[in-house]
Parts: sequence; C-alpha cells; structure tokens
Amino acid sequence: MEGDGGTAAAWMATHRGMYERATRHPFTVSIRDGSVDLAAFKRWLGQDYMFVREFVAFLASVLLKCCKESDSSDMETILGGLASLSDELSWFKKEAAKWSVDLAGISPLSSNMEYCRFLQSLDDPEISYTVAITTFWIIETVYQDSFAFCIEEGNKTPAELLGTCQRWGSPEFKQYCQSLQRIADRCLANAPPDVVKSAEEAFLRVLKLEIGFWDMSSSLS
Ligand SMILES: Cc1ncc(CN)c(N)n1
Repeated sequence: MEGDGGTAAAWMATHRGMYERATRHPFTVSIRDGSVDLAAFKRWLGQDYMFVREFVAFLASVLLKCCKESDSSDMETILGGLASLSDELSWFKKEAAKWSVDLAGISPLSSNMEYCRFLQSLDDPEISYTVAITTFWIIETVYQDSFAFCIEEGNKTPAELLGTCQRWGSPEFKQYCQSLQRIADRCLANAPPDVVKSAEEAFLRVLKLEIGFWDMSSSLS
C-alpha cells in the first residue's frame, strides 16, 4: 500500500514505529502464530461489535461531509463502505453465536469508549472532510494490514479464525483501502497546511487508539 509518493504513504514511513505497533500487535501476531488466547479473541469480538455500531455513525458523518465539501465520485466509495457495514454487523452476530458471546450483555471497555468518543468528536461540522476521510482510511488500513499478515505465507492461524482474518485481510478489502488512500492523498494535496496538520494528528491518534484497542482485547490495559 506504500510507495506511491503520496502524503499517506509518507506518514506511514515517518511514523513507521507506531504503524508497526498497531499492525503487528502481540494480539494479532498471536492469531498468526496460533498461540492466541481464545478468551481474548472473544473479548475483541464483543468489543469490536460495539465499536462497529459506532463506526456506522462515524461513516455516515464522513458521507455527509463528502456530499457537502466534495463534488467527486468519492461519495460512491464511501457509500459502498457504509453499505458493507450492514453485512459486517450480521457477520459479528453470527460469529458471536458461534463463540457463545452474548452481545446483548456487553458493555464497552474504556479503550473502546475512548475510541468511540474520538469518532464522535469528528462529527463536528468544523472538522473538514479531509481530516475525516484520512481518519477513515487509516482505521480501515490498520485492520487490513493486521489481518492480512495473519493469512500471509507461514501463518499458523487456527482454522476457526481464518474467516475473521479473511474478512479484513482479503485482496478485495486491500483494494478498497487503496481507493481510500487515493482519496485521502488527493484531499491532502489540495488542503491548506493547518488541515494537513490536523489530519496527521488524527492519523497518529488512530494508531494510538488501535494499539489501545488491541491491548484491551488482550487484557494488557
Ligand atoms: C477497532 C477497529 N478498527 C478498525 C476496524 C475496521 N473497520 C474495526 N472493525 N475495529
């Protein structure tokens, strides 16, 4: 996903350490090497279901900003992402039933709440489309990169977790993330310096929140 000369790839290189902490976290690495604690996996599953419900509202706000601030075809890309969250919520419900995770009885843990509060803060009309779309791109990219690693050559991912890894690690999802990256790069290339600075801060904030989310899932926090 890197190496295309845009701002997004440049940030991934500049903040390589943080990016790798988010995408090669001990939790996802333990899925890849087969040593994953299934209690941690179930915790992640329940918490991520709650997160994705909040993510729907976030993406709706990105779509709204797109409609107001951009006259391009971005709308269709974002709408496609929003529509696929409907499938994703159904997938979480099916997966939760498979693992006997009671979604109705789950309360969001503090790292999850912090992440959701951050997403809610971007709903503010003062936050530009550029910042919002950059945030959307990096959120999806962390999952894509993390789970693609779990199905790359040499993995010992348990068979019952392969479906989860393929959901975000598939070539199709990688292409989707690349289309988001192109949109983010185009917006960043046309944005004033203060907006680019805010977008970079949001990029870094997401990496920290993703690390916190994995830590929470593995009970490291
Ligand atoms: C915490 C988190 N980050 C990203 C994704 C991918 N949409 C997710 N489901 N959950």
